[in-house]
Amino acid sequence: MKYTIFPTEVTNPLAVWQQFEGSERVYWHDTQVNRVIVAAGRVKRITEAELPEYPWAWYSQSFFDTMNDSTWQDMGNELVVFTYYYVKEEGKAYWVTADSIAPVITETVVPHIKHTYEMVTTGDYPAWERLFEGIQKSIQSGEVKKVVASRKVAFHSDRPFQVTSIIHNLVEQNQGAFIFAYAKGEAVFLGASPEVLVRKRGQDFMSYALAGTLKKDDIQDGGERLLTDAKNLREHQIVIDRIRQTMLTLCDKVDVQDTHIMELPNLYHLRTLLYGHDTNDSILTMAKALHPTPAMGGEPREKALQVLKTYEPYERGLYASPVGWVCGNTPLFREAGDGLLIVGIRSALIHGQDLYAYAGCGVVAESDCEAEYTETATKLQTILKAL
Ligand SMILES: C=C(O[C@@H]1C=C(C(=O)O)C=C[C@H]1O)C(=O)O
Repeated sequence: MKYTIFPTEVTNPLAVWQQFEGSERVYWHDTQVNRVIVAAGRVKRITEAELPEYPWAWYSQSFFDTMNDSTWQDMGNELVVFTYYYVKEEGKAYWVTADSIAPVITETVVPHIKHTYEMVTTGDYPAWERLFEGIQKSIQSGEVKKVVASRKVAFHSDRPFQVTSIIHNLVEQNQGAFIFAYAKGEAVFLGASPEVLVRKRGQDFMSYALAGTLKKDDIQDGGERLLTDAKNLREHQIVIDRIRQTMLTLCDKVDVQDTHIMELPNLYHLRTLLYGHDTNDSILTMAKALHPTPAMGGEPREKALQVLKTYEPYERGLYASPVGWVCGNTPLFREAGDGLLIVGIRSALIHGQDLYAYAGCGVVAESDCEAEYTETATKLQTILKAL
């Protein structure tokens, strides 16, 4: 397929997103490098072999192999290519499009809405206790060391949630995170994730071990306490070890960097970057090997997933799953096969006036049920503050 590059004066990516209302589309803002991609107009689902014929493909993969909940609208488990890609980086904007002319965008003022909504989930804490106890039982029996428990909390607004306004707030409020929104049919899955599952540049892979959390409070120590907290360090080490071992199945050598604090607006995480060199495998092969890491699923993986299937009372869909871009023939920016996949956390699924927000946390033997519940409430703030 032939794509043409047109420089454009359009400066507001949200105006692009807004104008393609009703179309299958993606909004992506990597605030670490300040690169925005807005894609719209599905061409088709492609295979990896077809990648060089397209500039970028959007990849998403459901958390579990199967997805039965229809609210997810067949989202995920495919590489999708689009007709229009609007790209903005280093102050320059371009269209990369399969059309012979660039779309005309009206740069209207992006609505800034304060939603009025109520929480409609009931019986949430007792359900959390059952999940927590189920996990603790599996830990005590020696089946698992760690399981990432999560909650799905439903909210209803007095009018449809205004996605453009929410994305705008997510970008403003989450410097350092990856802001994403994927609209298909009546559904929009969006969030501000701080976590890279895998990045590929040339033949180099990078992954984040991100686990261990501290809510910001009055003690101004930049989260340094986390670096000496035994429970959080143990949770974190489980993630490092598993990512390292998985990367070693595809890479000759894996370099584990020092653990440091990642600061987010309302909390701190322990983060360790892992690098590997691999001449043969694609980013999707690496992503499939890594997902879900013990930061999203648990350890050992299959047993932890079984525990989640037994005790977690809802379908995860794309929550905590790989989402992101794989580059095809994009001479302007990157090598074919490069890409960046994050995990879809600090996220929500929106259907008109209904919003389902997701948040999870790692549970190990030393975990306290109420403290972990509070941690999920802190993580839910990423979405709630943007409403
Ligand atoms: C699962 C989530 O977060 C993950 C769990 C963390 C933890 O248990 O400390 C930290 C970061 C994430 O890897 C979530 O936000 O939903």
